[in-house]
Amino acid sequence: MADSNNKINFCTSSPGKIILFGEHSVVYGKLAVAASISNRTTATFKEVEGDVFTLNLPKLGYCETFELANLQSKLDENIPLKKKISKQQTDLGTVGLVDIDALLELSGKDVNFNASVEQSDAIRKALHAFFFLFRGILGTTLVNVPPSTLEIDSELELGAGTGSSASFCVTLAAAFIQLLKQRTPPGYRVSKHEYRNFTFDGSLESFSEKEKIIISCWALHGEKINHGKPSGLDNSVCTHGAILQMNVRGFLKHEGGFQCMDLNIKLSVLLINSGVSRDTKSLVSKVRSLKARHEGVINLILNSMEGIAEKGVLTLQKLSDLEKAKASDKDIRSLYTVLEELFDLNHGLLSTLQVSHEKLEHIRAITAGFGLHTKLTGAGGGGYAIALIPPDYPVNVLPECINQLEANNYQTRQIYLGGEGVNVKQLS
Ligand SMILES: Nc1ncnc2c1ncn2[C@@H]1O[C@H](COP(=O)(O)OP(=O)(O)OP(=O)(O)O)[C@@H](O)[C@H]1O
Ligand SMILES: C[C@@](O)(CCO)CC(=O)[O-]
Repeated sequence: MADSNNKINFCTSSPGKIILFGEHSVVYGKLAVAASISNRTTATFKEVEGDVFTLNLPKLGYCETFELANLQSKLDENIPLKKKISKQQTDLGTVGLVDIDALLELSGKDVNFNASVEQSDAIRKALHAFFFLFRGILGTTLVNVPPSTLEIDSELELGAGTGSSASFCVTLAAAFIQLLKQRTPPGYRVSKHEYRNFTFDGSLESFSEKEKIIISCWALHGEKINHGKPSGLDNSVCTHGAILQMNVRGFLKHEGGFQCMDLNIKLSVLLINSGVSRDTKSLVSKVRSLKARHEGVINLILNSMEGIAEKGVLTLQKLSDLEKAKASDKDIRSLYTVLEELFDLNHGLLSTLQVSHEKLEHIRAITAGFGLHTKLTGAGGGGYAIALIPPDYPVNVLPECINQLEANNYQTRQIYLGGEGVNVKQLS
C-alpha cells in the first residue's frame, strides 16, 4: 500500500518445509509428501527517498547499495526466449517460453555487479537468484523500480534441509510480483509494448491462484542455482503451504503435479538439527551417480520409496477420516504405528542411498531410546532429522528426550505441520 506519502511499503513471506516421505525419489518422478512449517522467510520492501536501491541479506551478513539507474538498465535488455518464440507470444505469465538456461547464464554475470569485496559462495548464489528473478519477472514489464530497500530475512537455518533456498526464491519472486502490482494501476498494461499484454486478477492484499503458480514457477527455476535440477517439490510447498503430495509425472492432474491434501489432523514432529552443514546439489548428484552405476538395483529402491509415500498418503487420509469420525484412540494409534514404521523404512532406504550421516544415525538412536521414530528430511548428509510425535506420546517423556538430544548438542524444536503458504502484508 502507498503510505501517507504515497510510498510503497509491504512484506511478502513464505514458509520453509519438511519432507515426510519421498526426498530424492521425487527427483526421479516418484510420489512424495511434504509439509510447510511455521518458520518463514520474509522480504520487506520499503520505498525511500534518493536514487539508490539497497539489498540487505542479514542471514549472509550482506548489504549492498546499487545505483537505481544501473539496476533499472538490466530490465532494458531482452529476456532470452526459446527458439522460434516471438516477444508477442510471451508475457509475465508464460515462464515456460523463456530460455531459462540462457537467462541463468545472463544473470550469473550480474553477481559481480557492484561487488566491492570478496563474496562467499552462499552470497554469490543468493545474488544470482536475486538477479535471475529480477530480470525474469520484471524484464517483460513496464515497471520502474522506485528508490527502495529490500531486506530478506529468515527464521530458517540455511542449508539444513528445511527449504531455505526455495523459501528465499518464493518470497523474492512474490516481492517482485507485488511490486509490479503496486506500480501498475488496475486496468493498466503490465507488459512492455513488444510483449503480449498481461493483467493481474488478484487484490493487493493477497496472491491469486494464477499469481501463485507464476511465483512457484519462477522460484523453481531460481532453485536451479542451488539445486541443479530441482524436482519442484520444495517451491510448491513453500508457495502453497499445507501438506501436499506431489508427483512430477503429473498423474495427479494438478498444475505442477501437486495436490494439497485436505487433512483434518494436527501432525507434530520434533525438528532436530544434526549441526552438520551440507549441500543439496552435491547430495542429489551423489544419488544420481550411484543410480548410474547400479541402475537396476537403485530403481528398485526408488520404487520402494514410492510405495512408502503412497502408503503414507493413504494412512494420512485414513487418519484424517478417523479424526473426523472421532474414532477410538486404539484405531488412531494403529495408524500412527504405520506412519512410524514408514518413517523407519524411508530412512533406511535413504541411508542405503548413502545420504544419511553418522550424526543422523546417532539422533535416531537417541530418539529410539525414548520410543520415537525418526528420519532425515530434505537432502540428508546432515541437516535436520524429524521425529514423529504421536498424540498419545507421554508429555513428561518429551522433555527428557529433548534434554538428551540437547546434551549431545543437537538443537530441537517441536513444530506442527501445514499452514499458510506465500502471503503479502501491507506495512504502514
Ligand atoms: N534468507 C536467505 N538469505 C540469503 N540467501 C539465502 C537465504 N535462504 C537461502 N539462501 C540461499 O540458499 C542457499 C541454501 O540452499 P540449500 O539448498 O543448500 O539449503 P536448503 O534449501 O536449506 O536445503 P534443502 O533444499 O535440502 O531443503 C544459501 O547458501 C543461500 O545462497
Ligand atoms: C533431495 C530433494 O528431493 C529434496 C530437497 O529438499 C531434491 C529435490 O526434490 O529437488
